[in-house]
Amino acid sequence: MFQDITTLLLDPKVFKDTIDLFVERYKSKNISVVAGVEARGFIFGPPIALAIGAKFVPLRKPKKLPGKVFRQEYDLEYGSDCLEMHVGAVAPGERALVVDDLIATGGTLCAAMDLLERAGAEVLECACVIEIPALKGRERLNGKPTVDSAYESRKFMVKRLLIEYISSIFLLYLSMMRRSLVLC
Ligand SMILES: O=P(O)(O)OC[C@H]1O[C@H](OP(=O)(O)OP(=O)(O)O)[C@H](O)[C@@H]1O
Ligand SMILES: Nc1ncnc2[nH]cnc12
Repeated sequence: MFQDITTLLLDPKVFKDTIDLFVERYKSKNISVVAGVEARGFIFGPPIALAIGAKFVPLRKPKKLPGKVFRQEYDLEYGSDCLEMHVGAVAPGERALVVDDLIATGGTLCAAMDLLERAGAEVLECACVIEIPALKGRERLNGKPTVDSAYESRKFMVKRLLIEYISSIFLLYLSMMRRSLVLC
């Protein structure tokens, strides 16, 4: 099934919440490069880069970048494609985050990581909004963690519900204690 992120963009609160989940996770990780994959990584990458104070490096489809490039070909579910990154955009030793909208087979993210690593960068994580777990893309990433915002937001909701549940039990307990003190 084709997974589409354009409806998410129509709701500014949902779009902002999605960006904020990633910003919260990466703001203190000393990341200096956010690399976004053409095309939909260009929607989510720049706001994350601005918020965490990193530069944005576009990983583009072939023959779009004017300068000298690193080039990496990769396989997709159907067919193959290629990504390019400007030589000199990333310096050796920089800490990088890769951003895309979706991980399916993981081929695109593998190619993105290869480009950054060939430039000498250290890729900390790959961040996506959607994962298609059935295609086992994570397994292709050589142990590099992948984070998807859907999973992060589920974790966030469970944490919030737990906190609300525990505080309501505590408040109930306090009000029962007060009542029994008054009765005595
Ligand atoms: O995990 P994978 O199997 O590699 O697939 C994921 C990639 O597929 C989609 O892009 P697509 O190649 O359709 O390019 P587009 O965004 O330019 O349409 C998606 O935006 C990811 O970049
Ligand atoms: N199922 C899917 N939906 C959207 N984009 C994709 N790219 C690869 N698989 C996809």
